[in-house]
Amino acid sequence: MTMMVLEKVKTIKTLNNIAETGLDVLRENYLLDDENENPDAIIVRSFNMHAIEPGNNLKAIARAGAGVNNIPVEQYTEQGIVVFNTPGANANAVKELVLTSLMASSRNLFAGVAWTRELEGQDQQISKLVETGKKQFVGKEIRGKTLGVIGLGAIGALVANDALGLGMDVIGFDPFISVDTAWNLSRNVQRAGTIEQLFANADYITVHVPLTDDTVGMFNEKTFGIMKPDVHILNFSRGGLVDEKAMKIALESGQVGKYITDFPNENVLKMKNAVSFPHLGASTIESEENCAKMAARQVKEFLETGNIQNSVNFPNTNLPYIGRRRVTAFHQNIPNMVGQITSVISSFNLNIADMVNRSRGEYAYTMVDIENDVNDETIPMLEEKINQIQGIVTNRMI
Ligand SMILES: NC(=O)c1ccc[n+]([C@@H]2O[C@H](COP(=O)([O-])OP(=O)(O)OC[C@H]3O[C@@H](n4cnc5c(N)ncnc54)[C@H](O)[C@@H]3O)[C@@H](O)[C@H]2O)c1
Ligand SMILES: O=C(O)[C@H](O)COP(=O)(O)O
Repeated sequence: MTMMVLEKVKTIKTLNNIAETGLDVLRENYLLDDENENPDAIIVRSFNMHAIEPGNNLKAIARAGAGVNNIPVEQYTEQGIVVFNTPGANANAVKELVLTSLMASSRNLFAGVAWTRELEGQDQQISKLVETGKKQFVGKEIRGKTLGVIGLGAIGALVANDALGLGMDVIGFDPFISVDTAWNLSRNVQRAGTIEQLFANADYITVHVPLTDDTVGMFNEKTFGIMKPDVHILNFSRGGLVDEKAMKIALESGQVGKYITDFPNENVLKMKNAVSFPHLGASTIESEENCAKMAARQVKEFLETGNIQNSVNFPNTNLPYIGRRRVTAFHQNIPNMVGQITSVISSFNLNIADMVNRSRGEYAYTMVDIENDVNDETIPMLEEKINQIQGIVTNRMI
């Protein structure tokens, strides 16, 4: 990456606790100020950004993690604000907790631990009570059982591969699997042609998909009806994937044997045979550092060069910096935008050294490197002229 000269110190705000090793990436060149009402960039974890007004100076948001349902991505896209996430950076942490929970739930450990705690104060009797009481907690081994993995992305693929190593049969479902993940997935993971096929065959089901309009409530009365009785369901993705009323009934009837979730709420806490964690999937030292570093590096790269990597709303765009100045423009994905941008640049008698244009859906991103020096008076005029082009969302000169 080419380091650019920064005109004025940019401000970065964090909305959650972000690991220091990540913030260290930014400390030297940026002002880290969590009280700032108008930051250039925000780094966030699960803070709900739907309810806040982040200021009109905002250029980038980095989600130090995977899920972006806490961010109004569509709104920011319309404003030309890049939203990044950190794909895979916390996947191992989640995988380890999923496998821990899978075994713990199969062996009734959560209930067993709670019961044992209640023996406190019975002193001499405890060992006798343990030996008579343990029959309530007889579990099942996972070896030889079938694990259904819904969503074979960064987390799902790790879970699927390692579950095979624990002697399980694994059946996976992901109609949008990426080429990279497909390469990393063991050939012994069976492919479910339909989600119903997975539901019908799994003894344990773990779900690793984003919460979207398509996935909301995917666990519901109808889908519970297809599953094997006593199925254990692990949800380390998002609470909204589960229809809670239906889950309550399925747990009471024994159709679902256990529900392990990282997303408790009042309803879930009252459910029989539900075990809740306080959203601990990504909470390891390693994962927090990985996510923070990746998020910080992506923001830094974008602010300094305009290059985009791992954005959820704009295309990955990389142009090695070879000019003296760079025009970066977000615009609608319509004909002749590049022609109009370069015409404006030429009208200032500036020569183009290199350029790139990438599109994603309705929007596109163009970067143009300028061979000449551009003086300080010209920069705002050039930005203003580009802004006047119909279809431009926002532009910035670096
Ligand atoms: N509990 C936690 O702390 C924690 C940590 C990280 C991620 N998460 C959650 O887990 C989700 C997955 O994380 P990831 O890193 O594996 O993301 P990812 O993007 O790498 O993988 C998601 C996968 O889901 C697949 N998918 C999308 N819609 C699907 C559908 N309808 N049916 C089947 N597959 C579908 C995609 O093709 C992709 O392969 C995140 O979106 C987030 O909500 C939770
Ligand atoms: O989507 C994610 O990455 C997880 O839910 C982790 O969220 P957290 O960063 O708030 O722990």
